[in-house]
Amino acid sequence: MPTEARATQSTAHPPLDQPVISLRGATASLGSRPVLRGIDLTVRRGEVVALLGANGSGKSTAVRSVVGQVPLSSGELTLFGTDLKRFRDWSRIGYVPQRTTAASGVPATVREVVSSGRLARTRFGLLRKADKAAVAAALAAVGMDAHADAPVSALSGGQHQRVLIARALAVEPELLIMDEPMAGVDLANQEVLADTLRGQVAAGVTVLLVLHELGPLEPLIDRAVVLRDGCVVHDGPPPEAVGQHALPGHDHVHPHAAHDAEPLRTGLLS
Ligand SMILES: Nc1ncnc2c1ncn2[C@@H]1O[C@H](COP(=O)(O)OP(=O)(O)OP(=O)(O)O)[C@@H](O)[C@H]1O
Repeated sequence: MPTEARATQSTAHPPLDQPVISLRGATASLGSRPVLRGIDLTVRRGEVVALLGANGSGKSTAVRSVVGQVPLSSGELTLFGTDLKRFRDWSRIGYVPQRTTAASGVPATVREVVSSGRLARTRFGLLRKADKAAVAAALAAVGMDAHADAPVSALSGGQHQRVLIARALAVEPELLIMDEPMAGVDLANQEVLADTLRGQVAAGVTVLLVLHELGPLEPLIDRAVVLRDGCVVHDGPPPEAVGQHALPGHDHVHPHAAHDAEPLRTGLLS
């Protein structure tokens, strides 16, 4: 890497109060449809932020723009203090896309898919001892170590999801971005993943999650950003409601409303 380029990366150890993600006035369109309509999103070091909102509100598009997969039409994005255009340090970020299949027609094993997450950390794609240990730890963290040599094509949907999470963990990222990580994962494994995430957070990892319901992750969430129709309508404490009440689209009826009073509907998540 030329010295000049390295100098741009000298923000590798920015001040602790510098946001890990800073999105300012972001707009983005998919086809001709404006999907992000001027959103601000800040995630600070060590924070766990949940991005909530109804179907189609722009959550996935927002995280896909953060990882450079959807170009912004306007606005600013910095990662670890570096403008996206100059950001090259992708090995600091683990990304779990919205539920996709890890099987691509290539007969890869679970271990191979998880190892692919580690490639950004290797020289010439060669896995050393530390890389193999990170892959093994990631497989164990999602409870898929017993399936390491299974072809991914033989997995259930929830197991696929856990493999994709392991692939992101194998990076040993400073920032984990996960788009609906619990989708299709049964309750027992959601608890396993919540424990894994708790360990990551305790180790100082910063987390941005797209969620439909807070579920077992609720105690971990520091802040919720709620999108509606491509705009931020709430940025603050996560909604306290649980279960059905945490579902996007649920109009929260205030529990203390008098019987004859009109229910107070925050509509926070609709
Ligand atoms: N390739 C595309 N071309 C045009 N519009 C798209 C495309 N992909 C998504 N959209 C639209 O953009 C809007 C935002 O989609 P996005 O996936 O970001 O929403 P979301 O909040 O993540 O929704 P969900 O909760 O259903 O995953 C939706 O109305 C969707 O129909």
